[in-house]
Amino acid sequence: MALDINSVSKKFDKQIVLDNISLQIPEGSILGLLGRNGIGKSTLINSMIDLLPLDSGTISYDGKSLIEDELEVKRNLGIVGEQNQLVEEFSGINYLNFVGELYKVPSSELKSRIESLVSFFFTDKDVLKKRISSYSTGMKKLIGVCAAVLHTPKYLLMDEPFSGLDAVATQKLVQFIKNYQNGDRVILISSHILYHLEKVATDIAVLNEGKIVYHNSLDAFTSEGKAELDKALLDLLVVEDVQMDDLSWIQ
Ligand SMILES: Nc1ncnc2c1ncn2[C@@H]1O[C@H](COP(=O)(O)OP(=O)(O)OP(=O)(O)O)[C@@H](O)[C@H]1O
Repeated sequence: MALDINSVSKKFDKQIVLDNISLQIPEGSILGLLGRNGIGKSTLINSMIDLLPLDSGTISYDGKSLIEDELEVKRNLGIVGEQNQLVEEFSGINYLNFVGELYKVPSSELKSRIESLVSFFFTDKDVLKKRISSYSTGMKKLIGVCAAVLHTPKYLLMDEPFSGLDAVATQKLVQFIKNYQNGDRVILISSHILYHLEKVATDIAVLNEGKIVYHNSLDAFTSEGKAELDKALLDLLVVEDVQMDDLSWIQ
């Protein structure tokens, strides 16, 4: 299996966040990772990129682990973090060049890749000459997306990629993700914005109380498109009707 998460556990002090989780993701998938706030989606993604050490279990990419075959795996890995980890002192253009050089994208190729990404995602290209620290939240997110794909990684992991994006940028990102998936790649997206996720995901995994409680196709999850993704999720998580009695004071 292309991406193999095998018996992974992680706790913070006594709080068990990932409890012996296994998840196999084949090439061609765009997996939507769902779950309530604070349930462990970012913890799982951060463990997948070795930002957080696991307590037990293994994560492998084409049979290779990020710990034992670091460079080889990193060459095939692109990450859009929930908190953009950008070097904000750089201008957007300089940052993208820096990342591309880090990944050893040939310089002629790098120039045209940056130009085409920037033209696609940004209306005002001149803004890319300014320091990233002056960018809006959405612009930082878009720079993060551009940086993550410059080396055309096989594995693209995106933690809340739609957050902070306006309607136009969101539509572009949806279009971009669909086109990025060429059948040989694995894309994992954690998102609460189900309306957009529904447009790209081929499969859905739901994390709850430390476990993967659902993993199947998007169609199966929404009963072949008969239900909305958020309705299907609420049904699965059995969310009780919210009682507002204690909040009568807000009136
Ligand atoms: N470095 C850390 N130290 C201690 N606890 C942590 C750490 N990182 C995450 N946690 C805890 O682990 C739990 C899962 O957090 P995580 O950020 O993975 O959730 P999430 O599903 O991504 O949430 P959200 O959808 O709100 O972004 C939370 O209770 C959080 O407080």
